[in-house]
Amino acid sequence: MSTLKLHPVLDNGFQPAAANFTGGTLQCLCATDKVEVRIDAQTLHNHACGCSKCWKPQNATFAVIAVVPRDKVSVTAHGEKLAIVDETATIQRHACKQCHAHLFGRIENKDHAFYGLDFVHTELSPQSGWAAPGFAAFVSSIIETGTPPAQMKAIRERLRSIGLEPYDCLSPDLMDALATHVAKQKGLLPAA
Ligand SMILES: N[C@@H](CCC(=O)N[C@@H](CS)C(=O)NCC(=O)O)C(=O)O
Ligand SMILES: [Zn+2]
Ligand SMILES: [Zn+2]
Repeated sequence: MSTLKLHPVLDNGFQPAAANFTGGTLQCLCATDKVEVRIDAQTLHNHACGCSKCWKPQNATFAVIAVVPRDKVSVTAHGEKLAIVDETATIQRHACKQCHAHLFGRIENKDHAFYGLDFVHTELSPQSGWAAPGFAAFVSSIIETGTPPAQMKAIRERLRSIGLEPYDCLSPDLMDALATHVAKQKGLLPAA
């Protein structure tokens, strides 16, 4: 068994998505008065993220995060405990002020390629059946939060061994989507 702690979902094994899964709830980590968010859809693009801004459970090196249309996300309990972590960030992460878990991240810039999608951590859900992680993003960024560079080779190998290709930004599909959006904004590609 590896001694590297990536994230509980990655270290303990994960199941493929349940067929016809249509969503569930997310709950913060507070013992009482939990913030609850309902998601009325299966998630897309679930992945590990090594960046310093995405929420991670204690002792985890990576976050595990997916997207879902923002109109499928609603706060159903204790929304008064939510606050935006960094108002200036592209992704406005709405976190519980008490336990610090991030319930959803939202892009408010209508010109952004991913406008309309919210970022969510389905490990905060009591339901099973959510989409499994499919790749690892911002892997080199884990150095910024203290991972020794000498461990990077082993970490990338471990990610590959559990089926997650490591990338140092987003996956090629998502990077292409971002660049396509920019080319359309510049009029270099047809808008439709
Ligand atoms: N190396 C930086 C990367 C941060 C970064 O660019 N994160 C990506 C992946 S979540 C992003 O899209 N950030 C936008 C944001 O945080 O608003 C870090 O670790 O802080
Ligand atoms: Zn909480
Ligand atoms: Zn991130």
